[in-house]
Order: sequence, then C-alpha cells, then structure tokens
Amino acid sequence: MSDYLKLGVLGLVALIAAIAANYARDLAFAVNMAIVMLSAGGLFIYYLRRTDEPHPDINESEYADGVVRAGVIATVVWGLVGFLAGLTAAAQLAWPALNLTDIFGGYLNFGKLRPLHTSAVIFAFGGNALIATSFYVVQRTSAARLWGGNLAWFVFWGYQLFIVLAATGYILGATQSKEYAEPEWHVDLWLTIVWLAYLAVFLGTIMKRREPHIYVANWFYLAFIVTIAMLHVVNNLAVPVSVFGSKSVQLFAGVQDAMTQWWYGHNAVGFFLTAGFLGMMYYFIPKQAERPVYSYKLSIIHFWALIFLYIWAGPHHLHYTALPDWASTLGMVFSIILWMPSWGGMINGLMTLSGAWDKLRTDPVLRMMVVAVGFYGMATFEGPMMSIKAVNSLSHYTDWTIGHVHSGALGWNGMITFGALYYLVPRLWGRAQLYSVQLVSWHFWLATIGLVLYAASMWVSGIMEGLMWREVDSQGFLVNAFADTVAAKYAMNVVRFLGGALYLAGAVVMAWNLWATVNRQPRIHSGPVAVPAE
Ligand code: HEM
Ligand code: HEM
Ligand SMILES: [Cu+2]
Repeated sequence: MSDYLKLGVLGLVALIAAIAANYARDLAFAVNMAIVMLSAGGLFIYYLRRTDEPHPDINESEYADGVVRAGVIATVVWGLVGFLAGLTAAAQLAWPALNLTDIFGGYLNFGKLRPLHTSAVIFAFGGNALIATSFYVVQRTSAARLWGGNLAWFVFWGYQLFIVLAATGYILGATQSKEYAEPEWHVDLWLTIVWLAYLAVFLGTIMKRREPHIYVANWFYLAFIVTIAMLHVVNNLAVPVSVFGSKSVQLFAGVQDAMTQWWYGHNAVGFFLTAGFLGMMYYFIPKQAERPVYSYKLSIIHFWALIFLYIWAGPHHLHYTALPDWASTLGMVFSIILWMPSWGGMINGLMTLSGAWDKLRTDPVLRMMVVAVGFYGMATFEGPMMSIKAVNSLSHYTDWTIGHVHSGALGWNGMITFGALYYLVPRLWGRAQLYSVQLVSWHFWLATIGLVLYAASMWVSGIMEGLMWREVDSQGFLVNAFADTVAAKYAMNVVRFLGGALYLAGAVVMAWNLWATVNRQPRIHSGPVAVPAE
C-alpha cells in the first residue's frame, strides 16, 4: 500500500475510534475504542516519521521469518498468561474467598476469569502457535516466501489487537455469552478482517509454491483457516443495539441458537484444537524424528474423513435438551464414527517414529511430541465415549468434561506446541542448539505429572458428583443436596490446582530455556534460503 493511503486509512480509523469512544454507551466499548484509537494513532505517527525513508527491497529467496519469531514470542507470553489465569480460576474453585470481590469489586471473580482463561489459552496461546507454525511450515514446504509482503505482519499485530480487545471487554463486562465466542460484534468484525488476511497470506504462499505437491501439513492448516472463518461468521451473526455500544442481539434464537453455538463450539475443537495442531504434528514430528511420515495414504484418508465427520458431531453437546432427539442421535453417531479417523491421525504420528524409537531415550523434545500424540489419542477415545447418551447423562455438567477438555488441551495442544517451540527457537534465531536439554527434561516431567494430576482428579471428581446427583433413597427422594456435592469435591479441586501449578512451572522453565537459547548461545551462520527439495 502506498504510504499516503496507509496514513489516510490510519488517520481515519483513529478519528472514528475517538468519536466512538466519546459517544460510547458502555465502559467496555469506550475502552475498546480508546485502544483502537491509540493503536491507529501510534501507527500513524510511526509511518509518518518514515515516509521519506527508502523501502528496502524484499529478497524473494529469503524466508519471512521475522513474523514467525514474533509469533513464537507471543505464544510463550500468552501461554504463561493463560495458564496463570487458569491456575487462578482453579484456586478460586478450591478456595472461593480468592474471588476477592471485596478488593476488586468482582472484576477478577471466577465468572470473568474463566472466559479470560479459555480465550487466552485457546485463541492467544493456541492461535499464535498456529499462526506462527503455519507461516513457518508453509514457507519451508512450498520453498517460497510468504505472499503479500507485510500482510503477514498485519495478521500478527491485528490478531494481538483482537486478543487485547476481547480480554479487556470480558473484564469490563462485554460478552455475548456464547462459550468460546464471547467477544461482542465489533471485536468479531475485526477478527473477520484479520482472518481473511491470514487466509490470503497462507493461500497466496501455497499458490506461488515451487514444490509440485502441497505437503499434508498444509492441508490441515488450510482446513483449519477456512473452516474457522465459516464457523466464526455464522455463529456471530448479530445485530448491534447501537453502533456506539458493545451490546448486540443474536440473529438466531432458542434451540436454533443453541445448535448454531455448539456446531461452532464443537468444530472449534475439531478445526482449531485438532486440524490446525495436526498440521503441526505432520511437520514437526517427522522433522524432529528425522523420519518420513509413516503413511501418506493414511494421511489422505483420515484428513477427508476427519473434516467430513467433525462438522456433524456438534449436537453431542446438547443431549437431553430441547434439541430434537433425532439431531442428538445424529451427533452421537457421527461422534462415534469420528473415533476412527482420529486414531488414523494418531497412528500416523506415532508410527512415524518407526526405526527411531531409541531417540525417545535421548531426546526429550521428541518425547514431548509423542506424549502429545498419545493424549490426542486418549481424548479422541474419551470424547466418542462421552457422546453416547447414556454416558453423557452421567458426565454432562460434571468435572468429567473438564478432565476431558484438559487431557486434550494440556496433553495434546500444550505438549505439541512446546515441542514445536523447542524445535523452532534455535533455528529461527540461528543458534546451534537449545541452551539446555536437561531443562527440557524438567519441563517434560513437570508438565506430564501436572496434567496427569489435573485429568485424574477431574475424572474422580466428575464421576463422583455425577453419581451423587442421581443418588435416590428407597422413597425416590434425592439423597444429596447440590451443596453436598460441591463440598465433596474440595480435595479434588486442590489436586487440580497442584497439577496446574506444576504445568505452569514447566512452562516457566521453558520460557527461561528459550530466552537463554537466544541470549546465551553463540550465533551460527545466517538463516536458510528458499530452495525446492527436488
Ligand atoms: C495451568 C494450566 C491450566 C489450568 C490450571 C486450568 C484451569 C481451568 C479451570 C479451573 C477451568 C474452569 C473449570 C470449571 O469451570 O469447572 C478451566 C476451563 C477450561 N480450560 Fe483450562 N486450565 C489450564 C490450561 C488450559 C489449556 C492449556 C487449555 C487449552 C489449550 C485450557 C482450556 C480450557 C477450556 C476449553 C475450559 C472450559 C471447559 C468447559 O467449559 O468444559 N486450559 N481451566
Ligand atoms: C473424536 C473426538 C472427540 C469427541 C467425539 C469429543 C466429544 C465430546 C463430548 C461428548 C463432550 C461433552 C459434551 C457435554 O457433555 O457437554 C466434549 C466436551 C469437550 N471437548 Fe471433546 N471430544 C473429542 C475430542 C476432543 C479434543 C481432542 C479436545 C481438545 C483438544 C476436546 C475438547 C473439548 C472441550 C473444550 C469440551 C467442552 C465443551 C464445553 O465447554 O462444554 N475434545 N467432547
Ligand atoms: Cu464436541
């Protein structure tokens, strides 16, 4: 974009945001608009000061790795923030006095911190990991620099702005109350723009690739980007009450709204937390193990089966509700079938280690990746089981769901991301190796023990409370009051807190190790250039 056009757009955005902040109907909207105004205004000054500077030529044979480095840093930082928010929420569930309502007037109570946690870990930590790794992988496997010049930087910073707007909105009370889709209409619109830019950069790079094939990791990343765009737009269809306020009214109502929400929610799991991370698995495991993917054929079959089946499974979140029984049964059936392609992916990941299993003894990074795939397999066995109506009648509303979520989230998403970060940092910063392999081992054990404590305590707690809720005496009266079940969970809540603390401690060790890799390891020759493999 020409400099003057850029300045014009930024100036206009800053002006409109200032007006919107002035006329804002609620605090959250005012703060959001003030943030937009400051960002646009700051960028305006930044570009204004550089208008007469020459633009360096972009070397097309060099990879655009600056934006990947930024994404790696953002992943680590948001990971720490998100885990800390989760740990605080866990502490509040064990010791309710920690809601600190007297001091912070409810701004940091469980109800506000919970969506802050889920969005921070899924969208900020997971999202940055996906954006950074996809930008890295698509360039290497296409032997091409990212398409669109600085558009990738727009994606990165635009996405960080989205995170900050969403988070400040939650704390100040702006939410449309849809789980994992809490941000209000103005933030949703911004994310749509950023996401389309992301799609353009990714697709553009694939289109100018110099390799004949599109490597399988890129199919998964692409399925993730395209499907999330569709889910996001449909689930967030809403009419704002005022253009100067954050409140909006959903287009769908009642059971249709519920079904749309869980069509979205389930596929956020399927495409954000699964397909995108499978893209990561398909690149980083073969690289770290130095073996080819076990079966290309299997990857094709499980790819198509996975994306076809996931889309139908959403109703398993709405068993025994106002949703028609046939729809609920349909969701259950597709969930059970989904077990197979999920394990197809797991098998392909694990078997890639054929002939390299001995490396698990010496390489804690690879061990992390293998544990990730193991937990992926476990969560995708547990999920189909929980989707069976009879099982769900026990598990639903209980901590069992929380256990399932975190064996997937901590085990699969967390561990594969840590593995990818350990792989990336020395290469991106031109360092010969990690600062300390010993510390990776420490991280591995802290995280593994932490997540086992988390998942196990929630299974015990969930099944216990499910059984307590349905316990009736010989007269048919309920035996336990709800408060009894809450009191009975105390010990398990404490164990979950300890598990979370270990997991967070592991992440702190990682952050230190990665920082030291960049700052204490000698630099080796400069980065690689884009050449096709064959
Ligand atoms: C230190 C690590 C973590 C701790 C201590 C933690 C703690 C918690 C707590 C206390 C809740 C609320 C549970 C409830 O309402 O009963 C929660 C919910 C949730 N967390 Fe975490 N969490 C951690 C890491 C993660 C990660 C890495 C992810 C995803 C990548 C994640 C995803 C979620 C999701 C999706 C929910 C909502 C679950 C539901 O509604 O069923 N968490 N977490
Ligand atoms: C074949 C794969 C899977 C199936 C069929 C499945 C099925 C289910 C079912 C039946 C529930 C409980 C719904 C309820 O009672 O409310 C659930 C909840 C959940 N699952 Fe899975 N699951 C699968 C894999 C995964 C994976 C790999 C992850 C994470 C990486 C995950 C994340 C979640 C989350 C976040 C929830 C909580 C949703 C909420 O907020 O209520 N699932 N899943
Ligand atoms: Cu689901």
